Amino acid sequence: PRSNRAKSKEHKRLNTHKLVLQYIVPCMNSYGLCIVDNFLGDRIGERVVQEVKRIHQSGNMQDGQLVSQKLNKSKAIRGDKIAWVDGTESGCQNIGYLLTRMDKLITCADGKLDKFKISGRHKAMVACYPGNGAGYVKHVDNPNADGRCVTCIYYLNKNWNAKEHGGLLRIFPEGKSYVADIEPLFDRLLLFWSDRRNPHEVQPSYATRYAITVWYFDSEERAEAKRKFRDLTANSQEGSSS
Ligand SMILES: O=C(O)CCC(=O)Nc1cc2ccccc2cn1
Ligand SMILES: [Mn+2]
Repeated sequence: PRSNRAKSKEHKRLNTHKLVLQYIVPCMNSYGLCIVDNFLGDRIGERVVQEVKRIHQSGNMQDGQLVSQKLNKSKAIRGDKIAWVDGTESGCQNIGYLLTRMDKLITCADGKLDKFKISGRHKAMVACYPGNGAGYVKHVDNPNADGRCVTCIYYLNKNWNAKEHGGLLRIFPEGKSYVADIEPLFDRLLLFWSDRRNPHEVQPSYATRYAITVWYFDSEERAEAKRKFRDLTANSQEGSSS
């Protein structure tokens, strides 16, 4: 007879299959974005939060980009601080587990997400908005076919209240009459197409706001982007040598 552990592993695998095929794939193909709540569960979600807070407190996050400079230089407001993590670093094993769970979802959905063939991903980008009113201006993650096709964000903020803390992610789905206002709630996973279909912004945040973002590559678009980049750098070298 199979052990309970084996059964629960099988049970989890079937759940992932069901979640992907009956919810994530149809949702992504209809709306271009999809929210999965309670992705890891409270226990492991909490451990991921602790690891991210330790990264933040250890000063291992790059200073956020300048978002506004008052007249006297000292009042520069900085936006999100980021750190790149691949999940194998010491003290990041729960972030590592999150990344394997995200990879399992994407692998299971592969071939059914729009016309993409997923060939890999970036390292994870751990981001922290310091809560000083900074947000992130409206933008498209991949406006010029750099290969990124799906943006996957895991939020880590317990008791987040957008009325008080702001920090909503507002997505403006291209050609749609509605916007999607997404609260960065603890243990929430968000997926959306990285291209021009999903311009988005982070509204000013008035409490510390953590998120982990991963971008998945479409193999063809990525290969094409690399070829273009190679030609570009080759031409520029040619230019300089001639
Ligand atoms: O935290 C969220 O809800 C999303 C924030 C967000 O869009 N972050 C972001 C951060 C980026 C950093 C570098 C280059 C491109 C980037 C695109 N998007
Ligand atoms: Mn973005």
